[in-house]
Amino acid sequence: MEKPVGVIGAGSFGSTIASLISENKSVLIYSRNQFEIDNINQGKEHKGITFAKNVTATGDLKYLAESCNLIFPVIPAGAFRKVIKQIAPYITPLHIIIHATKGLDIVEADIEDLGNKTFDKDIIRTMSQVITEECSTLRVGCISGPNLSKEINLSYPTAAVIASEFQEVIDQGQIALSSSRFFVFGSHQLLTAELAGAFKNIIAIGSGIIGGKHLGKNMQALLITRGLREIIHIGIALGAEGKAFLGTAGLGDLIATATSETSRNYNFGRRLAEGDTIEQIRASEDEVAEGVRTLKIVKYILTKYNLHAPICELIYEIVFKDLNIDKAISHLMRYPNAPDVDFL
Ligand SMILES: NC(=O)C1=CN([C@@H]2O[C@H](COP(=O)(O)OP(=O)(O)OC[C@H]3O[C@@H](n4cnc5c(N)ncnc54)[C@H](O)[C@@H]3O)[C@@H](O)[C@H]2O)C=CC1
Ligand SMILES: O=C(CO)COP(=O)(O)O
Repeated sequence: MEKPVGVIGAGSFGSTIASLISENKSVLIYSRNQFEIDNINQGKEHKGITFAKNVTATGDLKYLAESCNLIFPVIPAGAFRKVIKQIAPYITPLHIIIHATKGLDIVEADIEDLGNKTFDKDIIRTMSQVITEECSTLRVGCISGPNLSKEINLSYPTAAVIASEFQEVIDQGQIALSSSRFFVFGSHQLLTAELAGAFKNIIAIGSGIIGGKHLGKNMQALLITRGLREIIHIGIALGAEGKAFLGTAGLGDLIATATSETSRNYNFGRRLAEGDTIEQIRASEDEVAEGVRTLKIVKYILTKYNLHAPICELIYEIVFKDLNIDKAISHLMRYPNAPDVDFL
């Protein structure tokens, strides 16, 4: 009998991915929450989705690794390495792992230390690097693109990119996920896809700030365009390929997230602009806005690599240092020496 496809994480996007795959293959989804497992196995609605009968849930990562060859981890970046370490003893070179996480990992450091110290070694990792560091498989990839889960759950059509150095990873991902409502492109630019997916959340926070301040579409377009320029600039410094940021997993995802009122990152920025504090927002949201954590990591990268990215820097100051939003915008509007797109 054909093995099911594994999904680790039954949050918003893990559930969406499981439901997409269930159109093609049976799915075994992992949750750490017994209530969620029971709900899914009893056919009850979970995260706005009523799963098909070929979706079952488990709380046992060993069982998932032994049952599935193709596994999609969909866990927030802050918990990603911990969860991968738990499943790592059961992963063999035969496994293919395609993650959907849009964030970054840091090694040998606490996220809170990033603002205070500089570390000698390179401490930033993408999720595919975490997987290959912790597990014995090399066949890794990521899925990224304009994939707001709430839209996919309403069966609105969209597309994503499976990026991997290995064609067989792309092929397996496409077979599992492709449908008439979900087109899957392939790409060999894994690093770019991962960095683009993580960085665009910062610009989505900025776009939410513009939205919350009612500064109009001109300003939002400007923020997205100039933000993309900064994303590419930082990505190239980290070894990514600049032009690939203009694809579905780059520009496509940036537009979707930075213009969507269903985006957690956009809403985080909107609420900040409307006067809520970071603590108030966090206390009232049970889903993760990855861009807040990524912002700290990007601020560290800017310092470490001596890069200038004024939009990211000002969003950092607004979020973590209470910089007045009007002052930040006024500063940006007077920023000296600003070429347009002649850097690509
Ligand atoms: N929701 C969306 O529209 C999309 C989300 N993503 C990315 O997918 C990742 C996950 O996002 P969501 O599913 O939306 O987040 P979520 O907050 O809805 O769910 C996260 C899930 O991870 C689980 N989890 C967290 N820490 C864990 C741990 N230590 N052990 C076991 N399970 C743990 C939680 O129980 C929860 O089920 C993020 O990186 C996000 O950027 C990517 C594309 C679209
Ligand atoms: O990555 C996403 C859409 O592609 C989801 O964005 P949010 O995490 O901001 O909701």
